[in-house]
Amino acid sequence: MSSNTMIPVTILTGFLGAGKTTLLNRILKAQHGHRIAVIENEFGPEGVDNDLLVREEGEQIVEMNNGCVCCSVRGDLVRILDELAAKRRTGKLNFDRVVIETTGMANPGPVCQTFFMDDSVAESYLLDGVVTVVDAKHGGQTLDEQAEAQAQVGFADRILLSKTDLVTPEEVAAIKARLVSINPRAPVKPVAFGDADVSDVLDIKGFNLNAILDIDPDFLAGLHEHSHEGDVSAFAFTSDKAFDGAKLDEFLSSIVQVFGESLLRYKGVLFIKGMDRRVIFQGVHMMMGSDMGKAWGKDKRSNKMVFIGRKLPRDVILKGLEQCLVS
Ligand SMILES: Nc1nc2c(ncn2[C@@H]2O[C@H](COP(=O)(O)OP(=O)(O)OP(=O)(O)O)[C@@H](O)[C@H]2O)c(=O)[nH]1
Repeated sequence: MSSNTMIPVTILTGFLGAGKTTLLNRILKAQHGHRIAVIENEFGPEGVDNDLLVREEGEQIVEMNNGCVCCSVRGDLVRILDELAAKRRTGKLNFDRVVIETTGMANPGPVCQTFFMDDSVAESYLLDGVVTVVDAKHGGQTLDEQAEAQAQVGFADRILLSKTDLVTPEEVAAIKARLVSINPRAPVKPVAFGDADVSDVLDIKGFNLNAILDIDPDFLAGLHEHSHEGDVSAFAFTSDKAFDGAKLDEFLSSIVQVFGESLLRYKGVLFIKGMDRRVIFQGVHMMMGSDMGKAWGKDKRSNKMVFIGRKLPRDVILKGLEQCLVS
């Protein structure tokens, strides 16, 4: 399937009670012209409660009057995605995108990986972006205490800050600064009782087109020296020199082998020697992929990469990348 027949998927994450369901309900009721299939992902932490709990299989599909399809499912995400794609192909269900609400306690990494790792899923679906809701009142404490909450912020392409009505403007500024230090890549926007712009949630092309890097080339300027708190941090690599494609390939494969566990997200626009087009590379943990981007044409050629992860050896990675440049 070509990318324009693929079904875009948004992963909606955020800690318990952050306001995910409030946001989803708004989106499900608004008149936006999208036919969204919502998957309420109620799996617990992998393995554990599948073994401990007797799961209610089966699913409940409700069609809303704006054309959205709400699909509450428990169980295996891959199976559900395959079933939905099959129903769409045979005309039994009509939807043009999927939103997955993940359980608040979980690291969204495994859900993201599904879209790279599982062949049948990767054939029909395209991961559009990760949207994370953070509670302005309790978010700070949650980030202190829960590694999963940090991962949710680290994975985000967009961060929506809920409950700003419950705190002072100073407190809003403080939590915003903290979110930016964990993930400088994701714009942070306040959202009151789920009242987000649909365009902040859907079709953000966070994962595929590197929208941020393409639209705002200065986004990464000044990002190198970010100081980080907690475990999750980000850093960028930029250079106007071309990469030696073979060297880079080898280096990135080894980085991903060794640090895949700690790498939450990485993405970039690459300037490779001998290539007339941009190469867009991105990944989650060990799953790395690349695509051809726009032709460089007369644009100034340069490399921009961002790495987000837990306790990453920033200097080792930056130095290694430097050595892959054509001298
Ligand atoms: N004051 C205030 N309350 C909000 C806001 N957004 C959501 N809430 C409330 O926060 C509570 C939790 O919201 P939910 O949408 O259920 O949160 P959730 O992230 O889906 O929660 P889980 O499903 O438990 O993970 C509800 O009582 C909401 O009404 C907001 O902007 N301001």
